[in-house]
Amino acid sequence: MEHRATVIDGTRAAAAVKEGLRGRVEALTAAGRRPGLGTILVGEDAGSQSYVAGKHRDCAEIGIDSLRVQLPASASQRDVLTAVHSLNDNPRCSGFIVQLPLPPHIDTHAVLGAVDPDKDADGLHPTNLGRLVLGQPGTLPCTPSGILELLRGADVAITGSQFCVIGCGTTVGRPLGLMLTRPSEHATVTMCNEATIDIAAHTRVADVVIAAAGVAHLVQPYWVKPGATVLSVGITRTVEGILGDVHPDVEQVAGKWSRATGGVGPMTRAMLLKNVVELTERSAGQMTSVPTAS
Ligand SMILES: Nc1nc2c(c(=O)[nH]1)N[C@@H](CN(C=O)c1ccc(C(=O)N[C@@H](CCC(=O)O)C(=O)O)cc1)CN2
Repeated sequence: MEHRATVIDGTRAAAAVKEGLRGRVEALTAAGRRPGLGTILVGEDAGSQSYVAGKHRDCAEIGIDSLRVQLPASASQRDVLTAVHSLNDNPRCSGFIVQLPLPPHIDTHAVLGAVDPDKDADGLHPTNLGRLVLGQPGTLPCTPSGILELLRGADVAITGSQFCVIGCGTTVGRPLGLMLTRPSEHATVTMCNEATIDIAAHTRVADVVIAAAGVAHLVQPYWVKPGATVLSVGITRTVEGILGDVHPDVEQVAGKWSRATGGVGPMTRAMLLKNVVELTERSAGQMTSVPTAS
């Protein structure tokens, strides 16, 4: 009989995360500290519009307030920075994200660096990435957090396992490598990039393969050790639909896998909500710990 890997269901895992956050949102709201997510979207990219819409739908589902800033693709650097400063200063906004990618004429580093690190719901501010490098508490990037939650929920061993991460981008691969090698995870990680001579030589010995390169069907069945776990993260939009970085036939070799849709994507969104709730709880804690004047 044909082997089929167990599917790691991100939609179901995300629903459980959201359900777990509902009570925390209610408690914060009852205390007059309703969490609020802000988003800044620049331009009309269909994918980005749909991701941002999904983020606000998720917020409505569990009672988080929404603040949406939409700017045209022609917006200047100054326009985008003004939007960032307005959310930094808005008390209704507990945390916000700048949807990526930004148009090429915008300096992404300058924009992300202008976000108040205490409102950085994406964990992409240099202070939060620096905290991750140093092992200090801070907000973590959503997709790597979602990947770790998915693996834990699917009982995939992390400590001591050999990981192969393909792609070293700022939102997924690079922070994921840092998170997997923290003392709390202690995984062994090989990071592959477009200059890696023979990526398959690295994936074939990995217990867990995470494909986040944005190259359609890059990971072929013969690249995978039988029984390994494979997560398809990167996507390519084509006229035929969405293609993941992992070829669907990998299902016949892997032990567990997550598909291009319904896997890591929904968990990315769930982790964003978790970050917003945590930022709100942190700022509420700071408010109650401020000494009162006597
Ligand atoms: N500021 C950020 N920008 C981007 C991030 C990010 O984490 N922060 N990651 C990606 C896009 N992304 C979140 O913004 C994201 C991608 C995919 C999904 C998702 O739920 N996908 C669905 C499929 C829907 C589709 O693609 O049509 C799924 O996997 O089932 C959510 C969020 C880049 N930008």
